[in-house]
Amino acid sequence: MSDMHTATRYHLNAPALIQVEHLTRSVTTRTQQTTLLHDLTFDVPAQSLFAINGPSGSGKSTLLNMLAGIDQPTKGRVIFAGYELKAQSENALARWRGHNVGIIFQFFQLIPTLTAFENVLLALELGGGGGLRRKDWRGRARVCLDTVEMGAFTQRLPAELSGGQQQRVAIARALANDPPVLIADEPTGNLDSVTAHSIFQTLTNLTHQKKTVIYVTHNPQFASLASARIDLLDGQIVHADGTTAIITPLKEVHS
Ligand SMILES: Nc1ncnc2c1ncn2[C@@H]1O[C@H](COP(=O)(O)OP(=O)(O)OP(=O)(O)O)[C@@H](O)[C@H]1O
Repeated sequence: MSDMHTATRYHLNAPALIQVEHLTRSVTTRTQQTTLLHDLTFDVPAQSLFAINGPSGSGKSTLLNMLAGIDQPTKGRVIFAGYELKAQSENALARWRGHNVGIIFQFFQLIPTLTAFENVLLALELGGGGGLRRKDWRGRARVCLDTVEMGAFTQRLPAELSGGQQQRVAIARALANDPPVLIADEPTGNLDSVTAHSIFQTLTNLTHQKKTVIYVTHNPQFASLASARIDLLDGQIVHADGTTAIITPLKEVHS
């Protein structure tokens, strides 16, 4: 569809970790087919702090689910470090996700009856330990909590932590199996602005430790903290910065 648009393509030199090519996502409801994402083409540079920005309903979460292999495009493809996601079975995708993607949620989603340490350890149990032997998992959990400055709170339950501290534990959990990519849907949506900035500082630090962090936000201030970004409107890319993307001019956006 974007071939019909006056498309602009930005070329920058950063290597792409993820390439999204002509991705369209449609859903069929009882009465009609609705297109949620229209022919998106863009790259996520390796080791970027990458924002998917846009107003409510613009398709951010739908896109994030495609990048995580949770949902499949109707057309087009996602190539993740050379691996095409849609060509895989559900089981293969789940295994792939366990090794390649750590997920961070807006409402933290820690297990309330487990300590910070146990929450991270559980991720290692479920994810197979990120290539480590079982005897090394406890050490790994400590390293992850230290990385997010939660080394002093390992024995606290989530209810004994502030929102920002809970999100740090959730980031440590996402790091447990050492995935190259972290994916976060409104990671600071439940936090005050000062705490949110400190969480973004932690996410930025992770990009200096070879992680690529992709996050969704509807907040332009938080989007501006990214090293690369796309802005969505009605399921189309209307702006990009720090990356390669096909842009739909605002006057051509479908609504
Ligand atoms: N399964 C579905 N069936 C029909 N419409 C859907 C479905 N899932 C999402 N949508 C619609 O697709 C659009 C994009 O939804 P999405 O959740 O991706 O937006 P978003 O930008 O993440 O919004 P928010 O910031 O409010 O979370 C919305 O209009 C939503 O109502």
